[in-house]
Amino acid sequence: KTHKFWETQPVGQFKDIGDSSLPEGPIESPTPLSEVKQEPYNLPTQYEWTNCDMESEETCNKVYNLLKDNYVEDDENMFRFNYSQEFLRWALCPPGYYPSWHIGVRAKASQKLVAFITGVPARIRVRDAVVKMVEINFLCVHKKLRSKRLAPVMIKEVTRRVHLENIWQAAYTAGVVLPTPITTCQYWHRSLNPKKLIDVGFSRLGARMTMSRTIKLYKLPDSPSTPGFRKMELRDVPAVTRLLRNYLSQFVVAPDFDENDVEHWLLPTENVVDSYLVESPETHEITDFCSFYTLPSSILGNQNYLTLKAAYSYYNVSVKTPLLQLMNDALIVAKQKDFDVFNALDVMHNESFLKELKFGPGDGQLHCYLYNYRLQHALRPSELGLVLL
Ligand SMILES: CCOC(=O)c1cnc2ccc(OC)cc2c1SCCC#N
Repeated sequence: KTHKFWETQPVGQFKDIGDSSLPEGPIESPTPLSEVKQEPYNLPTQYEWTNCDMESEETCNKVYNLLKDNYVEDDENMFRFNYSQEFLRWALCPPGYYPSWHIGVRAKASQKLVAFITGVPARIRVRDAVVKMVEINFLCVHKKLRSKRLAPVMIKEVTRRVHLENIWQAAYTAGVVLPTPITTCQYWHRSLNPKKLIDVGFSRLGARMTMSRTIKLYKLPDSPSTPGFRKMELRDVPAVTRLLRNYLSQFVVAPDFDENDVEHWLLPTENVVDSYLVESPETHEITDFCSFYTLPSSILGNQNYLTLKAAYSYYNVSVKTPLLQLMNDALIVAKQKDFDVFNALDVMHNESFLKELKFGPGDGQLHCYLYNYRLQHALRPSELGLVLL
C-alpha cells in the first residue's frame, strides 16, 4: 500500500521493522525555532485557516456540528461519534493548552467550517523517558471535501504550530493502519441495554435465546458491591494522583499525570467523565479507582432510536479491590446512569475482566502511534497505559 504522505514523515517506516540497528527514541532532532516555517501552509485558494476558540459557545457549536455530521463512523455505517460540546471543551482545554492548536478550515465564500484538526499538550512517559508531546485528535474533513488531499496539509500545519512551541513528538490513534503502529488494540463491548443493541442491529439474539433470557443474562445489581465505593471529589485529587502515578508506572507508555492533570482529566464532570474510588471504611485510605467517559454516537438510519449512550473505560487502578469487582461496580453505576453499552480497549489489565464481565469483542481495531519517536518493537496492548479520547 502506498502511504505517499506518511513515507515523507519521521515515523517508523514499514521497511524499518526488525532493523535493530535503529535506536529507540526520537527519529529527528529538534529544529532551531528560527528554521521552523513561520507562515501557515497554503490551502487551496477557496479555503482559509481559522483558529477555533473552543471556549466560545458559538465556535464550539460549529465544531460540534461539523463533527456530528462528518466525523468517524464504524465500518458498517451504523454509528457516528457524536462528541458533546461539553466533552469537546474538556478534551481540548486541559491545563496549558494552546488555542492556536485548535485549527479549522473555512470556506472563504460561505465562511462555513469544513475541516478541523486539534492538538493538546501532554507529558507522556515512554519507558523511563518523560517526553513533552502533543496528542493529535479530531481530524475531520467534511464528507463533500474528501479525497482533496486536505488531511496532509492539515497535519503539516498542526505539526508546524506544535514545532513553534518546541514540541517534537506526538501521540495519535486511528482506525486505519498507517506507518507504523506502536500497538493495535481491540474494542470490547458490554451490553447494558441489550434490547436496544439488538433493535439497532448491533447485537443479535443468541441461538436458542429469547429476548427476556438475553435481558436477564446482562442484568446487573442496582448498586455497587464494594464497601467504600464512592464518587471522586476535589479533596481526593492528591491521593488519586499518587495512586494513579504508581499504577501507571508499570506500563511502557503512559501519561505522566500531576495533580493539575488529575484535577482536569479525572474529576467527575457531568455528561463527560465519571470517576469513582474505594475509600476503606476502616482506615479511610483510598485504595482503588475507576473511571469512564461519556461518548454518545448517532445511530444512522434507524427509525426508533437516534442516539447510542456509550460509556468508555478510561483509567482504572486496582490495588486492594480485585479489578473484576471494581469494573463490575463501574458497570453497575453506568447502567444506573442509563448507558446502553460500556466499551473498553484491551489495554492495561483490561483483558483480565473482559470475558468474565460479559464483554464481547468488537470488529473494529484501534491503532496507536507515536510521531518522531521509534520503539524497537511493537508493544502488546497490555503494555499501553494511555487512553486517547
Ligand atoms: C455498541 C458498540 O459500538 C459502539 O459503541 C460504537 C459506537 N459508535 C461508534 C462510532 C464510530 C466508530 O468508528 C470506528 C465506532 C463506533 C462504535 S464501535 C468502536 C468504538 C468502541 N468501543
